[in-house]
Amino acid sequence: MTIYNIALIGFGGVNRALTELIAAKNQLWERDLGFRLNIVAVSDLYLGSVISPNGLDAKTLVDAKFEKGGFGQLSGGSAEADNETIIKTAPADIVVEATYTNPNDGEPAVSHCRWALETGKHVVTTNKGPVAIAAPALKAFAKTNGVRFEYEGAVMSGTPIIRMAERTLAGAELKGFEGILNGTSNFVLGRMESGLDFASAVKEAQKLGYAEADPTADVEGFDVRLKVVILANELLGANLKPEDISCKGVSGLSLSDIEEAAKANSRWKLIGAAVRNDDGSVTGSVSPKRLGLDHPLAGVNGATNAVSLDTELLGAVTITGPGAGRIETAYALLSDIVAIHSAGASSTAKEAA
Ligand SMILES: NC(=O)c1ccc[n+]([C@@H]2O[C@H](COP(=O)([O-])OP(=O)(O)OC[C@H]3O[C@@H](n4cnc5c(N)ncnc54)[C@H](O)[C@@H]3O)[C@@H](O)[C@H]2O)c1
Ligand SMILES: N[C@@H](CCO)C(=O)O
Repeated sequence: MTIYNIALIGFGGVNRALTELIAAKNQLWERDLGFRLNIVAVSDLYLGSVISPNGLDAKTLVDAKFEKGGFGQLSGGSAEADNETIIKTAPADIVVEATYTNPNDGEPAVSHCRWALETGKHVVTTNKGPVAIAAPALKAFAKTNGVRFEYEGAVMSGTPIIRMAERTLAGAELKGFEGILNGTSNFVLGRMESGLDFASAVKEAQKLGYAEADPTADVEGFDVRLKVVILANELLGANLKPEDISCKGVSGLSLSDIEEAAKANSRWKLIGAAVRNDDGSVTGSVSPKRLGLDHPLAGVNGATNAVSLDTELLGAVTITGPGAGRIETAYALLSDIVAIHSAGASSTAKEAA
């Protein structure tokens, strides 16, 4: 049995949910997956940072109601979030990056990932910024240092779109994809169909943990744009940057637009898509589309996401599942760690007797 020491960077909804899962399921994972997780460090901009080489008790971390700078009260703790020291010096095998997504330059998360990889630690992240903006460089750092950079949760939270498309559909020849890639905007459109106004629907999505810290990225399409970049670059071999993708969100849709669509047996959905052109180039787009009720994506409701992959050998293959949510996204981190474990990384971790 293997123990992976992990350092959590960011202790908001997702990493807190991972900590809850560790508290509840470490024994089950030990039995079924062959490893358990031991939290040796946490750093959060609001709470501060703490290193504990022997491990922090996951249940205590979740149950304690820490205030601002609260990690300073813990042994080995500080009221400041010293991410660089934590990432570089904590005795961690894996750094779990779940700070906020910066859609512009991906920082500071790009640096967090780089510091970890450069010091020989695997990185698992749900943060779209570093993946959309710096994946090639970060993958190169990972390769040079003999570690892995994994990011299944960056698109569709725990629903395994990236591994499914890359591994299970290998050889099916992907030509393009279209999908609903933002849980918040899909949830908001659904609530507006029930008559709720836009601002109240966004507030509900924030309460449910779907929305970004600043929901502008959700409702203006920037979040989907990052996801289209990630999928197009990863699955279609493109080299797109966010600014290469035309982008329009749902904030311009009014209750009367929604009602009008319903009267015409259709619904508005925010669609992210990319297609490989005849000359081999790839074009991506993000925009609201009015879909007839018979369209396969029209029935995808709430924070659920769906992506229809257009393949040469199978035609359309559609994957549907949660696209947001704390536990759902924490599961993506677990799936990344399973991938690291399966790849034989256990040699870098402590082998328990
Ligand atoms: N919640 C979801 O459904 C979901 C789904 C997929 C991906 N994601 C992504 O996962 C990441 C985490 O999401 P979340 O819902 O936990 O967000 P959150 O806002 O609940 O938590 C983010 C945490 O990071 C901390 N933080 C911000 N900047 C920091 C910094 N520089 N150093 C240390 N800590 C910092 C904040 O204090 C906060 O506690 C985001 O990038 C988000 O886009 C979230
Ligand atoms: N805010 C994002 C989280 C998942 O990336 C959404 O609503 O889809």
